[in-house]
Amino acid sequence: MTMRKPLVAANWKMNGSDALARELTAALATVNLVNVDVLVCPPATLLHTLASTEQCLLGAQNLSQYTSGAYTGELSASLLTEAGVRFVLVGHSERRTLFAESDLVLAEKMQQAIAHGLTPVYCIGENLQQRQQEKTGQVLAKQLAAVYASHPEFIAKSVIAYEPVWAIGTGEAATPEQAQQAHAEVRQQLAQYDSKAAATVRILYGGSVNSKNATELFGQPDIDGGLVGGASLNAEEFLHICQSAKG
Ligand SMILES: O=C[C@H](O)COP(=O)(O)O
Repeated sequence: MTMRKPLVAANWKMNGSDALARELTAALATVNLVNVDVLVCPPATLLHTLASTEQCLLGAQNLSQYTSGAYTGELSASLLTEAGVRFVLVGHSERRTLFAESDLVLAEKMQQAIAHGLTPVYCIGENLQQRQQEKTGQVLAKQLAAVYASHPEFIAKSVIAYEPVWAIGTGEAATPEQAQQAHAEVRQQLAQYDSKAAATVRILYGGSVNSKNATELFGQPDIDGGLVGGASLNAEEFLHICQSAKG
């Protein structure tokens, strides 16, 4: 039996404030979350507010594929590390679609993250059309292969987030059965590259997670926590979701 410590991650996207960062750390300090890792990924300008807190781990929402240099507006892995960041989202569907990040660029970002000791949270997931055409397995396999086929050693250093695009921000989460099926598929795909790492890597579910559906989702055998968007912007709500993952 493989023990995987649950991880609940907040992705604030381009939302939040200094006040929310303070409110959240104060709320987290009121509970004892020893059996769950809590990660907060605020906008880059708020990283410093959360950098010194012991209440949560700190993550960035994006990083550059380049090491350093004339890349106006970009943040490198080493700049993030120096700011206290330990995790970084890579390949969120909003980055893939709205900012045209290709599999190739994402593979470079994964390399940058790992080379600088950041834990990437590699986000994958199918859109509605792909699900309706029963291509979910194929899509996940392709997104995983883009990174792990050439670097199986990255699996043990990653967290994976399965986020069906149709469930993001829609209020319509995947059912626990749908999510479990996809997570099992992801683990099976990863086992092709490294079976030991596939058994221990944490796979988070993301897409309309809230305090009402979290317990059942996180109770599935291959779901090791969540990547929470909208519901993480309310400190109380996010706290409840973290508590749902205590196991
Ligand atoms: O990264 C978080 C996801 O995109 C989920 O967002 P959501 O919880 O608002 O659906």
